[in-house]
Amino acid sequence: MSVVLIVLCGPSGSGKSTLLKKLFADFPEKFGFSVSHTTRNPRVGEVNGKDYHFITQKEFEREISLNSFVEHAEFSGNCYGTSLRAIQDVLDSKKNVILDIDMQGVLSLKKRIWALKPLYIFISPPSLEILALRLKSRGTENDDSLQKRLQAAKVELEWGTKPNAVDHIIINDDIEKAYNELKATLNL
Ligand SMILES: Nc1ncnc2c1ncn2[C@@H]1O[C@H](COP(=O)(O)OP(=O)(O)OP(=O)(O)O)[C@@H](O)[C@H]1O
Repeated sequence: MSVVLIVLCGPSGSGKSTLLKKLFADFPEKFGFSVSHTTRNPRVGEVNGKDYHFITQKEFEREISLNSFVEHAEFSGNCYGTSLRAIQDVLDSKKNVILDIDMQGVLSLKKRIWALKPLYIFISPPSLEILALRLKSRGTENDDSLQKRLQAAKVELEWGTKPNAVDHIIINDDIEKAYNELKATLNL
């Protein structure tokens, strides 16, 4: 594979992190994860600097003013951003960079003049009903954030399935099947 920047997008709960964990476990030498900044609170088990750079709203605003982010977005009341530095760190380690971002992030990224032409892969749930079940059983959402994510998911699904929105769509019905499709897309 010759791609250096891979963008995994798709609704919250569609399975992006699950697929990425498998990919990083199987090909640690090939891929590096660009660690995003966020103002949301860490979930149990999440490590600062590894899963996210957890920062305050004030620090986040400062990074925006310094033009540090290639994309940033607000989601469910929290801010998320991808810094150029985080991408460069992975490239410096001679690995392909993978970004896990939402639709707003993809739209911002596409607006930037971007030397590394990204490969965009959309991870879709089999249905909104199954997405709701998965998000509920993940146990990370309260009623309010679940509803917000499902509302956003509808919009994301409409966008992601439009012609030319992304390069590949993978429907995450069975996780092993979806993972095999992801590997095939990346010529692995
Ligand atoms: N094919 C699948 N079958 C059943 N459950 C799945 C499948 N793929 C993922 N899941 C489960 O669905 C939940 C959501 O997956 P995951 O956290 O990977 O989504 P995500 O797209 O990374 O979400 P977010 O954007 O909110 O981080 C997890 O609990 C995961 O274990």
